Amino acid sequence: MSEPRDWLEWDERHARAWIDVPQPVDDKYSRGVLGVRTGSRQYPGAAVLGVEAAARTGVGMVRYLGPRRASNLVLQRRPEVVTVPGRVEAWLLGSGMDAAARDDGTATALVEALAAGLPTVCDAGVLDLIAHATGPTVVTPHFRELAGLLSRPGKPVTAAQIAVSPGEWAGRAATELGVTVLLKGATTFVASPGGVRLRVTGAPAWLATAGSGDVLAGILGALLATHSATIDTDADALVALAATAALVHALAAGRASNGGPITALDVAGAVPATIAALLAPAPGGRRAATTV
Ligand SMILES: NC(=O)C1=CN([C@@H]2O[C@H](COP(=O)(O)OP(=O)(O)OC[C@H]3O[C@@H](n4cnc5c(N)ncnc54)[C@H](O)[C@@H]3O)[C@@H](O)[C@H]2O)[C@@H](O)CC1
Ligand SMILES: Nc1ncnc2c1ncn2[C@@H]1O[C@H](COP(=O)(O)OP(=O)(O)O)[C@@H](O)[C@H]1O
Repeated sequence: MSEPRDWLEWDERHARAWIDVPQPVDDKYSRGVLGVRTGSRQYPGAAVLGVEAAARTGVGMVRYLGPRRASNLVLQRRPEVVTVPGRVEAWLLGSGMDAAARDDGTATALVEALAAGLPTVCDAGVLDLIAHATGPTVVTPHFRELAGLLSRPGKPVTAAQIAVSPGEWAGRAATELGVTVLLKGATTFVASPGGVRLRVTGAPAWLATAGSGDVLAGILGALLATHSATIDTDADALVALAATAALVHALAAGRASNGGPITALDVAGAVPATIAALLAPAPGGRRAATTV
């Protein structure tokens, strides 16, 4: 795999500025509401994982709108979650959905969310609909999904090609698709259409386990919901938040693993302590550094 040299390594010093710390004047609505349309009959667990990760990342409210079984499982795990429609500041869409198995009602609801003009995370089963997105959008494909996104009739792109130079392909995708691209892998590459190039390394390979991408999407959703006003005014906020989500995910995986195997839910569970460590002032007034 070729490693581009012009990618900025995103670390704790960069990321800590992108965690919103609640203030005494805040209430749940001022902190931000994340709307979530994820999960399906086939993959209800992905809804639980994304919601759990968003809640653990810190957000005013999670509003989950999905199929009944997934909704019941989400509520069983997180009774804090609201399952009625209403105002949201950002959307998390697509984890645990299969575009080929999507019903018309779900497709309509996804397109409506994409067209709302809000900061949006597009994962897995909504990637085929990103042409409908009107707000600041981050797509979170792995290699096979990016290959699908970039393939055109007569011009296929393969995951094997992307694996050779993932950074280059992430950058190309951001330019071609006009959205911020977070390309998952052992190194995560984050590229904006404006040319910002960030990468996150150091995640333990134990993170290669089912559902860990759903957790990443939840972390990112919470960061977008708590920064919707900043995203409106700062053109580079979206790419910085995406890299921050990848770093929090990698650090939480390292913390949960401590050298051993992890489950996706373990990673979500380690997020609060990871964020606390990111924010903690070190003796002498400097912030403590955390390591993966
Ligand atoms: N607990 C859950 O509900 C989980 C749901 N997930 C969801 O599952 C959906 C599909 O995600 P994927 O990342 O698997 O999609 P991929 O596009 O990588 O794979 C699609 C399908 O191709 C097959 N496949 C691909 N590579 C394979 C390999 N090397 N060996 C064997 N079979 C292979 C599998 O049948 C898979 O279901 C997404 O919506 C995702 O969010 C996953 O995140 C896993 C956990
Ligand atoms: N070898 C690896 N080392 C470190 N992290 C990895 C490795 N392989 C995958 N990951 C990370 O694990 C996550 C997997 O996400 P994804 O492929 O969407 O899985 P899922 O669909 O099962 O949730 C991504 O965040 C990716 O960056």
